[in-house]
Amino acid sequence: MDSEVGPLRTVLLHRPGNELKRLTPRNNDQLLFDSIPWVDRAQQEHDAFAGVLRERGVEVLLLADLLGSALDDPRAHAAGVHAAVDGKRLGTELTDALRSHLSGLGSLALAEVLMSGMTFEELPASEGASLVRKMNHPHDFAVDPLPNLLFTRDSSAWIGDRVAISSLAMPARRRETALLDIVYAYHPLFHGTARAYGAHSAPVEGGDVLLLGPGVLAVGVGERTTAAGAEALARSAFADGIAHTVLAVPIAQTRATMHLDTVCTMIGPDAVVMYPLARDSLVAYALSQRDDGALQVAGPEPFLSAAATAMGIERLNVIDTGLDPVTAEREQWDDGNNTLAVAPGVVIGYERNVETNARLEEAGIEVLRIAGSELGSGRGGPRCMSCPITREPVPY
Ligand SMILES: NC(=[NH2+])NCCC[C@H](N)C(=O)O
Repeated sequence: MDSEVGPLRTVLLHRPGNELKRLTPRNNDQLLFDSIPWVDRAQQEHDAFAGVLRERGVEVLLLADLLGSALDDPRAHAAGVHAAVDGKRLGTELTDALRSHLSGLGSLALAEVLMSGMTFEELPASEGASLVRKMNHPHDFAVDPLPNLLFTRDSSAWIGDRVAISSLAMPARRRETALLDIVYAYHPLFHGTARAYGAHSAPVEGGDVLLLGPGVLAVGVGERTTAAGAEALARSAFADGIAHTVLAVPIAQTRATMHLDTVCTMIGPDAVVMYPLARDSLVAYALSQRDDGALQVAGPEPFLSAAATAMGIERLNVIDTGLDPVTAEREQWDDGNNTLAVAPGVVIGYERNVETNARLEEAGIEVLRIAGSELGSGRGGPRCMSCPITREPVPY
């Protein structure tokens, strides 16, 4: 896969499940949600999202199904138990009890614990005394839930025919890496898939990685992906021959712009939808490899011209989010920029971003609207909620 816009063939989604039921007003900030989603409605909205993709001929894979089947492999099962049990947090007594309980669970039940976590109250009774159990509230988490699994874009990303499993920056999302690692290592569908980048390297999240065109990546550097992460991703992409230029793009370290795809996504082979404030201020450092293998860093220069040069096109066309600055700010916050292309010029967007969608349509883009009142409470749109696995090449 070498673009953001070639006809989409296969995509990985996660239908939000019981992990969302763990969110309360006390923990939602730490778990990276802005409010408490109505879970049934979020599931309906997500089913409709998957429905739009299927109608367009896209094969939709669901993470919970893949994880459940991957865990049938005893090595995966052992890795799953290992990923769930945090000995430092639980102490010896509970660690032993939890480990033997989880080891006895079937694949689907273990998958459920890995995704939605476990409270102290739900832990199996253990023989000996545990200070940890006594001193924690019954509703505290012995295994943390992963409500952000829904944002499959961030936890893994395909570049060419390789998959990069992310090293996620926020503590609330770190354990997602282990789940994706199990799926890609043990699900028969992915046997033989080569990896790009290492899950244990410096932080890189898929929401920061844009495939601008064949051989050209843009990587946002901000709250989530670090400069060291972008550099390491570039080095490994050069070594694997899947990129010739990587543009490292500094983005403001705020919640509204946590990933590059919150301010810019591609809607056609030479066009993006972009937040006007970012349009004029974004810059890029261009990374490439010298003949002797050493890394070369140029810039910074304005992002749009650096992108056009790297892509070998005259210019990258821009459609602005919103209309006036206030509408633009509102629609950027509600993921108006975060479109998912199913083909060149055909994108999925949240229906609520009325002005941005109207602008896209004026420019000849087809917008497939989905509801996101509940899905959006985690601050993520159609691009964040999808991990494309295969796309057909764009006829350039
Ligand atoms: N690619 C994206 N923009 N993802 C959005 C992720 C939102 C999620 N609540 C987080 O904070 O991590």
